[in-house]
Order: sequence, then structure tokens, then C-alpha cells
Amino acid sequence: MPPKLPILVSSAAASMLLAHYAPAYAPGSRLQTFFLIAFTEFIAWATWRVIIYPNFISPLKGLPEPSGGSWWNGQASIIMAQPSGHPMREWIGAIPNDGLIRYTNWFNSERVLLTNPKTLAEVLSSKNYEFIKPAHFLDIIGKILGIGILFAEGDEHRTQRKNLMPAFSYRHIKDLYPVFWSKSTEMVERMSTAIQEDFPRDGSAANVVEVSDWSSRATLDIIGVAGMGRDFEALKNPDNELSKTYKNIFHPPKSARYLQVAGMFLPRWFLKSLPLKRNDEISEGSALIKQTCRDLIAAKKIRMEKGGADETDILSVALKSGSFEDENLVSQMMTFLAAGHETTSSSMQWAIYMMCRHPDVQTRLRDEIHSKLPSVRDAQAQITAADIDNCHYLQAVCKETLRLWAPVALTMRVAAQDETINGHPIPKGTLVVLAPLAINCSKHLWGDDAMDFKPERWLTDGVSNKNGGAESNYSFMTFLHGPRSCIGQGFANAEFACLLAAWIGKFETEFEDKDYVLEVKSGITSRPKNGLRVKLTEVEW
Ligand code: HEM
Repeated sequence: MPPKLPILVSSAAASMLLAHYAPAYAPGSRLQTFFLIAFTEFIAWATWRVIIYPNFISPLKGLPEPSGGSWWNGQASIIMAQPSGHPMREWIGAIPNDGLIRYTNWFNSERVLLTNPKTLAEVLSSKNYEFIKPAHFLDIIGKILGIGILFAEGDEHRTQRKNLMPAFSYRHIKDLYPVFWSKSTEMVERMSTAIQEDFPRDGSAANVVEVSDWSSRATLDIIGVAGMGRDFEALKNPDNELSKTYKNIFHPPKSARYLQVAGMFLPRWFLKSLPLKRNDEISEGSALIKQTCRDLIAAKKIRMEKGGADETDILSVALKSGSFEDENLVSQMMTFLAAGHETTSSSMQWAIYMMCRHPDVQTRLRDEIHSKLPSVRDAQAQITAADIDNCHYLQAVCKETLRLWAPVALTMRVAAQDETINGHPIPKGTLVVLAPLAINCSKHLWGDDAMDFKPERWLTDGVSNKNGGAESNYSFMTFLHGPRSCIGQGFANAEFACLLAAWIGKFETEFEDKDYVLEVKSGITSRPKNGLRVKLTEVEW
């Protein structure tokens, strides 16, 4: 952003001085002189910022960087043309580096991409609170995700995390498996009914569903029950307003991405006041989500006052801790609702995509599910954490999907003050890029078959292993690591495994279009563009 105030003040002062002491040199009226001086100063600043500083002065200049690119816009056109994280995946593989790559984006604004476990650990662990969330993130998604734990910094973050953590301990997550399983079985039973009812008379497109439609409603219901003690019944009701709101917001048109880029350069108040459909969608969506959270909290408080204090959902844990003001709790719940459902839904879409691409894996997975888990038709069957955790191939398929298709393909930090990474100076304000999608597929970390879908890498003698054969746990960045890693990781893994087990146990799944060509859609999470339509055949179970 140009230094608006200094430019305005100095131009005003210069135009007044000129008019007073040397009117013969003034190019026009005071106002014309002011604008001319302001414009000249702006051009001087832009030349410095876009050309001189990044090309000749910046301490980041010596770092390895991608070749080519525009002289004033760096790699921006490549970044805009490809899905989030994909150019970084290429650069990490191709550019020799020591943990850092520099590239430039719009108007040559600099970025530092972290490329190995050492630099990732430094930023995410030892210097976690020195590299903070960029302010423009908060502006863009804060309205929907809430300004809760996801955006808190320093001591405030530490305290919030400590108070929410009990809800995510394994001891607690373990008790949620029956909820995950019951919603998973509800999903597939309703899918089964829906495809029978929808069967068209001419037989075309029979038994076809759109994956995200079901996965997204299932994960919204799950976070509702397990997170807040309320069933949103999105699976039951496809027109559920909350579900439609999230769909609208998380599946933005391409124009929204340009708005996001504009947010880096133009004041947010200006962008927000533009009469754009996207602005209305976000405002209305945000109001509905906020109100839903307020209602949930009020209802929960009444239940707790009446003695229902033994409930163990996230909201109950937060309320019992007594450390959140009501409005702050609304923000926390907004975070859990959004962060906790679209991400897992996106993982489900990628898993089903991989199952269609790899029918052999699908068959092997189904064999394991049928041999180790009760049928989804058995309404009385109880499922435990151990039942799901003992399905080692299922765990491996989930891990491998999360590795190859990290739903949060890319996220960022900004240096809060002058810093170093791996001994290299990083000036205050530098944007640091964390690209889970790229790290997870790095040949340097995973070997030559890094891009292959190989669930076996997560098995040792048929039993799940921890690192998938990679040396460092920082090679798997889907949930990040360190004090700001995904707090819902255990929740998500369990939920994902249940949903996938129920789906693959119940249906043989293939692409509706045998020649389906994948295009990736980027947003807050990445997923198949235009959805993923698959054909289902119910199997005996
Ligand atoms: C496959 C599913 C999921 C993925 C891939 C995922 C990924 C992530 C990532 C990458 C972050 C860090 C973002 C950043 O700092 O830039 C994050 C943070 C977070 N996630 Fe998840 N997430 C998933 C599921 C969930 C679930 C189910 C919940 C809640 C029930 C959840 C709640 C959160 C919260 C609250 C944070 C902020 C943590 C903090 O800053 O301390 N996530 N997640």
C-alpha cells in the first residue's frame, strides 16, 4: 500500500510553499499543483517499490527463485492461472534451494516459500508467534470464520488454545466415534434412498450423486452434533439454509479471487463498500452464521443451567472453562463450524476421486471394511474408536489422500518484526508462504514416487505407521505442526475415516463420465472444479 498520509501531507505542503514563495514555478492552480506533486510522489514510490527495491535492494534478493515471470508482476500470472499451491509444488521440485525460495507476485511484492522441514519447523515451532497471520486474511475470511482462535496471536492465542484443548483430547474424541459413525450411516442410507427415488424413467444418469453435496451436509451435521450439541439436519433437508450459505461462500466465482488480490492493495473499507454481489453474499452469510451461533450458545446455557452439565461437545467445554465472553464464544463457534466442516468435506471429495481412479484400492478397502466393521444397515451396531483405528488400510487410504490433496493447499504468515529464517534475514512485513500441497508432494522428502497414490507407504507389516516413510513429520503438512497446528486434527481423521468407510462399504463407486478430466478449484479449501459426479452401485454388506 502506498504511504497515503505522507504523500498527501508533503504534496499539500509543497504546493502551498510553491504558491507562496515561487508562484512562477507552479504548474497551475494550487489544487492542480497539489495533484501533480502527489502523482509524481506516487510514481516515485511505485518505481521504488516495484522495480528498485525488489530487484536491487531487498535482502531477499540472493535467495533462489523461479525463472521467467513478468518484470513488474513477477509470477502473478502463473499463480492466478494454476490452482493454489501447484506452482509452488513445481518450484520445490525444480529449484535447488536450502529451505527458502523467493518469488514475487502482484507488483513484484515479495514472498518467501518454505521448502524443507528445517525452515518449516523454525517458523511454525520455535518462532511461531514471531510469524503471525497476515491482516488481509482476517479481512477476507474473518467475517465467515470468526475472529476466534484461528486469528488470535501471542498470549491470547495460547490461553484460548489451552481452554479449548480438552475438547480435542483423544480421550474425548474417542467418545465421538459413535456420532461420526451414526452420521456416516445416515448419509449413505439417505443416498441410497435418494438414488432410488431419483431413478429417471429413461434410465439416463441413474444412481449418480454429486459427492460434495452429500459430504458437505454430512460434515455440517457432524460438527453441529459433536461441536455444539445441535443436529442441523442438513442431511435430512437438502435445502438447509446454513448448508446453502456455506456452499455459496466456499465455492466463490473467479471474480472473488480478484477481489481477494485487490484486498492486498486497496483499502478494505473501499472494497467492502462496492455494490458487488459477493459483498452482499458475505454480509448476509456472516449474519446468518453469527445468529445461528448466538442461538446455539443461548440454548446451551439454558440446558446447562437446567443441569445438563455433562455434555462434552466443544461448546460445552468452552462454556465450562468460563474463560470466554459471549461474543468471543460466538467467534469461536463460527471458526469451528466453518473450519470443521468444509475441510473434511473436501477430503471426502478427494478420497472418492482417488477411489474412482484406483478401483483396485477401492476393492481392497471394501474387503477390509466388510471384514472388520458392522454393516451400515445394522442400526443396533455399536462402533468404537478401536474398531476404526484397527482398519489399517482405511487409515492408510485416508492419510495418503490427505497427503496428495491437502485441502488447505496454501497458507501464509507475515514477519511481525525483522527476523531470520535459517540465518537468512527476513525483513519485517515479509509474507512467508506455507504450501502443504507442495511439501506433501516433494520428491526430496518422499522419494521419486511422491506424486503416486500409494496407501501402502503408511503401512509397516500391515499396521499403520506414523510418517509414511518420510524422515520428518514436517514432510506431512496437511494440518501444519507446532502450537498453531490444526486443533481439530484428531476429530477430522476420525470423522473422515468413518465417512469413507460407510461410503465405500456400501457403494461401488465410479466416475459418471468415464473420461472425466480433473480440474482443481481453489478457494479456502481446494476440491474438484464443478463438483464430482459419481455413479453408485450398492453392494451386499
Ligand atoms: C481434513 C480436515 C482438516 C484440515 C485439512 C485442516 C487443516 C487446518 C490447517 C492447515 C490449519 C492451520 C491454518 C493456518 O494456521 O494457517 C488449521 C487450523 C485450525 N483448524 Fe483445522 N483442518 C481440518 C479439520 C478441522 C476440524 C474438524 C476442526 C474442528 C472441529 C478444525 C479446527 C481448526 C482450528 C480451530 C484451527 C486454528 C488452530 C489454531 O490457530 O490454534 N479443523 N486446520
